[in-house]
Amino acid sequence: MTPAARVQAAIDILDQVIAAARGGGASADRLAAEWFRQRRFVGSKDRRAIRELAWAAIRACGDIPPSGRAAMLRLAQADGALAGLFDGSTYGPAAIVPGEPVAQGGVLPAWLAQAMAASGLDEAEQAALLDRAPLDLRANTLKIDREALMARLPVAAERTAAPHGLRLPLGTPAESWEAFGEGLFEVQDTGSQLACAALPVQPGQSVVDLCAGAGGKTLALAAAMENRGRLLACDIDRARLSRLAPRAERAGALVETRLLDPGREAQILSDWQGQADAVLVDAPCSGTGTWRRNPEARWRLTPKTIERYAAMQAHVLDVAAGLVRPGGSLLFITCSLIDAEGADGLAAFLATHRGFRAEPIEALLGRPHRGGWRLSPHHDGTDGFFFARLVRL
Ligand SMILES: C[S@@+](CC[C@H](N)C(=O)[O-])C[C@H]1O[C@@H](n2cnc3c(N)ncnc32)[C@H](O)[C@@H]1O
Repeated sequence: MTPAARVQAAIDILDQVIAAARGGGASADRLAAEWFRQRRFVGSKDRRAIRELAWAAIRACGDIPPSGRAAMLRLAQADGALAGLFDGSTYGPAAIVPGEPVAQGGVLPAWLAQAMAASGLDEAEQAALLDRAPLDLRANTLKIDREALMARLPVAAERTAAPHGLRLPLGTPAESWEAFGEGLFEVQDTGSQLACAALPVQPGQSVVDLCAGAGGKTLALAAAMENRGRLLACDIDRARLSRLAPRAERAGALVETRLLDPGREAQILSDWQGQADAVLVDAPCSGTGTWRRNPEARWRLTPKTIERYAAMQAHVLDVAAGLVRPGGSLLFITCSLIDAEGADGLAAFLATHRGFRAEPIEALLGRPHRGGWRLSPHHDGTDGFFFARLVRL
């Protein structure tokens, strides 16, 4: 492909991303994957270049741009070489017309910037939410330790602050390696590893991962429990939960799964009421802490969405509270940095659940935040998380 044709391809993908952001359609990642699937003639170098251009334009526009072309023109304003590719060549973008619409730049929509500032995140923190994320691994200690894993990998990896964590350059095809097929590691952000490690689990205990999804954190719990005891992974989403079993098999992790009905979780978990030594609540949230991976997500959020997630968080925390035995622990995690989806929910929980108290946390990265702990891309180089550990008295 010519460089100009790559620019037009990125504009086409951006148009789809913008339409999906307006209409609640698929994520940018999915749309791009589908776009490439339909054009198998596009080689891997072109794909990488097109994706880079499209994602750079997504990062450059704080609010939803009027069109893909307007978003790309925003980038071109600061990049003469890119502007030069608007040359009207075959498959390339039409020449720039003086006065044509250019998308507004910026980091976040104004209301989100305000919500972030009110949650204690300054401009540098907000900008870093759109950085490019590295690729982090967690050595699967059911099979191998970190040092032995480093020796098995085909490229050099750096140790991270997480006890079993390694970091690789962005774009490393780690999931195509033999060591991945053998279950020697999981791809998992360092922040996610550290948040999960804040739940004190021991081999032999009874542990519930209430919002397990496809089991990213469940597998870390299984490793911490050395596969001894009972580990139950639940979710209301059948498709996500069904992805856990093959992952657990690859990792050699022993996990039971249980599909929940929204609103009937406590009945379906009646045999676990007051029985769990530890419960993990990796609550559904807006994911503001993971924008490094899907920066267009900030165009989709509304204040109503945040309210809806906060209500879901209160609900899952309530369900989780019923499962914890006296003296047992509950870890509340969200991958959002907006207080309405973290610290406020924690305060509301403590006000209505007098039988629980928040315990101090000392993670290897991050800082205390309003009774819990915060990790952020700017401060810690991880995805953004809020987590709090509660103990049932
Ligand atoms: C942040 S995701 C979990 C990610 C997962 N723990 C991981 O590490 O990969 C939140 C999950 O909560 C689930 N969820 C939402 N409402 C729920 C409920 N009432 N009970 C249990 N799970 C729920 C969603 O389906 C979603 O999979």
